[in-house]
Amino acid sequence: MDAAIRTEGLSKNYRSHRALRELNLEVPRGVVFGYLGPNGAGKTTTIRILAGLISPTTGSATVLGNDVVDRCEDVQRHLGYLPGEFVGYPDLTGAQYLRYLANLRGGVDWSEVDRLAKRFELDLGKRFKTLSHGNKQKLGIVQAFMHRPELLILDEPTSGLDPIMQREFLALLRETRADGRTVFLSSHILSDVEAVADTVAILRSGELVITQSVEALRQQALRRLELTFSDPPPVDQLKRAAGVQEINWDGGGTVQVEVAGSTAELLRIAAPHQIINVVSHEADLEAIFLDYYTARS
Ligand SMILES: Nc1ncnc2c1ncn2[C@@H]1O[C@H](COP(=O)(O)OP(=O)(O)OP(=O)(O)O)[C@@H](O)[C@H]1O
Repeated sequence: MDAAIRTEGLSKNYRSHRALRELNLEVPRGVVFGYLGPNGAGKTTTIRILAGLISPTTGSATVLGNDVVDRCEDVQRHLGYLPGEFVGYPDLTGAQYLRYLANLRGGVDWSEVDRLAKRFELDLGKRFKTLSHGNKQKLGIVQAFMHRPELLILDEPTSGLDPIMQREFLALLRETRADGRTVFLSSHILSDVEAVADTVAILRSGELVITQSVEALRQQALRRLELTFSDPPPVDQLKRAAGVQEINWDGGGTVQVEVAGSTAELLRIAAPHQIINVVSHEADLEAIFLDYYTARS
């Protein structure tokens, strides 16, 4: 089966500005794929090309096997798309606007609309212009999901959602993946992406810096452990354990250790030394992301 999304040498220039450079991306079906990058990196440009809204300058892209330029209508019919700034007709109510979009898509099962609106506590009877930013975003989410598309392309979908709604939204993404459908989402919010994505791609200045599974990134990430011993800690032995980057010891019973990757050898060395407590802090993925955002090329 075709990949959900494939791009080859995809580039976009806005006059002399190169917003996207030779992007090669493959998003398999049935995953949540996080597309990350700092402001101006080219995320929205990529997404607008994939949604068939703008043309690439060079290179090509297919979405669910359809070329985004030559078969733009097929792409749009099978896609759930949430733009970065979702805009509806000001005087239509949410329900009226969704019915209008549903008709364009050849009809949708309205019970799905009701289910999504209820889930996100969205009043479909209000006019678009009277909705708050977060409620406009919820309407955008409902229109993207209401026809149960095979692929969802979502540009900053959690923007404006409160923490409870964000959690609900992440649950919806997990359910979508469990159905075998695919989600491509851009975000600045690393913790959201980390919580839900299988794979992330990081874009910087229009270029792909890395594509990697979140699991593999986690393996690389530094983990902080605090080990407390009833006897004097075996500091020299701990220093030699695989992955240990740094040890802090103030002369008491507790040592703080930073480990890259597995902590198995460290714990094996510590175990025979009357260890009385182990506190493990989450791997610090954010540090890795920020490193890719700023330092590497
Ligand atoms: N229509 C346009 N005309 C000229 N330049 C543009 C246009 N759209 C985007 N750009 C430029 O292209 C680059 C990439 O923009 P893009 O909106 O794709 O980035 P982004 O990663 O989505 O950023 P953000 O996270 O801030 O939304 C930026 O430098 C931007 O200023």
